[in-house]
Amino acid sequence: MSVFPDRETDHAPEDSPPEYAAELASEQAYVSTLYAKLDAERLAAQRRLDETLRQNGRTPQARTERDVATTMYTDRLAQLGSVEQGLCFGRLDFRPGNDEETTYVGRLGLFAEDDDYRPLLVDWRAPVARPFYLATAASPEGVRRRRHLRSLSRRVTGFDDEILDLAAADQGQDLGLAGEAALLAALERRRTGEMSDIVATIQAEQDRIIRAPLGGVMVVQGGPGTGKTAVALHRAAYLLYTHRQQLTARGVLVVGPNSTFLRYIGQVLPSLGETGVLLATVGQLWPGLDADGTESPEAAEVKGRAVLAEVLAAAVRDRQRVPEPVLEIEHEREILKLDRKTCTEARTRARRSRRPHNLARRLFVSDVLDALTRQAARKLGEDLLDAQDVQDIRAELAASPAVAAAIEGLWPKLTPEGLLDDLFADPDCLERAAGKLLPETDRAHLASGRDAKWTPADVPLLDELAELLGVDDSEERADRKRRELVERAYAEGVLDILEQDEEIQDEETLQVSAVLDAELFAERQQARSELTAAQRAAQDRTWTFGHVIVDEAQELSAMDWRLLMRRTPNRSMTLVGDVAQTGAAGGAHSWAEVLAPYVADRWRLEQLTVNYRTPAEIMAVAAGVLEELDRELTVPSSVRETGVRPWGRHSTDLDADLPGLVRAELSAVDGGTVAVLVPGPRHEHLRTLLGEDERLSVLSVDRAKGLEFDAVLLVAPDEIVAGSERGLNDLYVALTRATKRLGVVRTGEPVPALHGLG
Ligand SMILES: Nc1ncnc2c1ncn2[C@@H]1O[C@H](COP(=O)(O)OP(=O)(O)OP(=O)(O)O)[C@@H](O)[C@H]1O
Repeated sequence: MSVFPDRETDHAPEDSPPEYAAELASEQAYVSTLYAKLDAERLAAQRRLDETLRQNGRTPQARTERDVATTMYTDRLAQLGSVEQGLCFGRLDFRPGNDEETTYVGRLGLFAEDDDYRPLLVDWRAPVARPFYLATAASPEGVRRRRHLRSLSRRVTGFDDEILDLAAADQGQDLGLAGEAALLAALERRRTGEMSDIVATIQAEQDRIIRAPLGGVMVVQGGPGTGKTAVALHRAAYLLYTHRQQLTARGVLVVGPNSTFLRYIGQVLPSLGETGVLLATVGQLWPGLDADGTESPEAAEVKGRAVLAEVLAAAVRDRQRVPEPVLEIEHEREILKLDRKTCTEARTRARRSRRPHNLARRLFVSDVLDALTRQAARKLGEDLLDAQDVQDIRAELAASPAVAAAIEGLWPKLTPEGLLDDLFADPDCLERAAGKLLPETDRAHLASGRDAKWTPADVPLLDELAELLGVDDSEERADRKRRELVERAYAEGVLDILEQDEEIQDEETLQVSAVLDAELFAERQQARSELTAAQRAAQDRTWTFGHVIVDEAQELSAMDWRLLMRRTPNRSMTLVGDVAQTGAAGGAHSWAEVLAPYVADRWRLEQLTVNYRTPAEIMAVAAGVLEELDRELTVPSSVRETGVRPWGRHSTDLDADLPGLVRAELSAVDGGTVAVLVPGPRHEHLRTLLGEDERLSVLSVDRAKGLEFDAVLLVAPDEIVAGSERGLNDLYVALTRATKRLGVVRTGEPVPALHGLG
């Protein structure tokens, strides 16, 4: 409810009540002091940064301190820079008798240091800002008036008030919106192709999710346009603010469905002053790889099945072999024999260790060498040899290329990439691993149509194999320790201790490190401390995050979930999605099904019910499709009506008609964005026909997931429906991408669910 007329002008118009102009001037004066304070903070941070950079850091410890301070001040400057637009967007006036009086809410906290740190501006994430989002006339939380400030650069251009009293509560609002005028103004804005933050107009149902406790698994189910992505990103910012220490160390991971989507949401967190979050697709979670190869949906679906974990385990076991029946090895002009029984025993012992393949290998190798040593000793005459002789023989055998080759044939060192390549490229290998687990047609999908690049569906398989194989880095670690020890000992002037013993054992390393000079240690840590947790996480496959947020979570396959759960052993997760929009053949039908293997029923469900994107006229069309999909599901209620009816037409010559239709839509949205959403097989051709620029995108539906445009032109809906098992879901997604206008261009048979539109 607005007590003053809505104003978009820079100055209070002539006919505005004089008290409005006076209030506006008073708000401007206050906001100007906030900007002055912001400028002062920036100057101070810049000065501190300059000073820090001037220090030359004579000792390693001083250098480390300098680098930490540099990072801190650089981050602070970035944060202060990011809040320039819309620094202060709200004001709360409390009823008499409340502890709080007037509170200004904005993008970060500012305090008057010389006045006992009195808050001048409260960060939107602070508990005291909560009533700004939650208070309603029926439940005012002590708030008398909520004011939304509108601004352009540093100028306050207008404001809207809500008086939270019972008279207003009686009027009631169906959707329970807070700050309706500000919200509608935000929603009417033209889309730019990049998502913006919603910090000034977060709604109560969204706020409850954003501020939910950190621990446990929370699923946020909501229809299209209900703000799931916005909520997920604001939650990341809120959690980092509230649990800064805990989360800065482990980092927060935000997973999105594809790189187009990540580009679309990429600016939201920096605009909230947060840069320490890793945004990635599942395909980017294998360090050093951006798996963007393509493959058939059938192949991707088979790769995503949970049974693939068993196939991969079988593929690893298949490489742990025994001779049939005997393997002969020539050593020093003697023939040594490895028989099936010896090797089977060695293999059983190694497998029973339950270590990953490359680590269990050491046990296998050791047993085989023991057996060969016994044989060689027998041939030389056991009675003539002492313990040292036997040890020498074992060392010779261990160094023999023929023995190494024999062992490599029985229990090879394996890499995830090598093994997965073999599995897909060699039908026999695949048959041995998957013969009992996958029917032949599915095996054929795995083996077929793969270009040279890894695909997103390969990454969870590589990750699974990395777990099964492990990395035997014992030699590297021993080497590293040896180097460290030499360095440390040198620094301590105790090099002579080491010269007595070439075989440096772990225990000794520890003893020497106990007397280690802290500075030397700090120097070693220096390279690591300069990276944020997110940057370190991106380079480390085994990194575990403090919190993981998954957007469009309904698209993930069972194998994707296995990977993500390994990255979140504490199960602190926010999963947002909509099972009605699932397009991937291996995606989710129900959240319970997805989560049961990991947390049983220990997860909580939150729902979002209001659609902020798509106007009611377009949602009425989408509702027809949803009804056909699942009668139990209901479309979220739209916040807006536009008065613009969606249109449909039949084209018999698409190439001739489409460019004109696109031009008309571009001009109708007057500087806004238009998407032409097309069936996958037509994408290449239509993209070339229409061209693309900042305002026009030509996309298949899977690439449009999560995005929005002012106008959407949907081409050949019948082909989209027929295109996959989840074709109706794809149609539902396509229809709900528009913020203003929808047109449907039919080329074939009408789709009944569109009720005459296409
Ligand atoms: N409280 C809000 N204030 C202003 N804009 C909002 C608010 N909530 C959502 N929006 C806007 O509504 C649009 C849809 O939001 P978002 O993309 O997060 O929805 P979604 O639920 O993820 O949709 P989908 O499932 O279709 O991908 C965005 O433009 C977002 O900025």
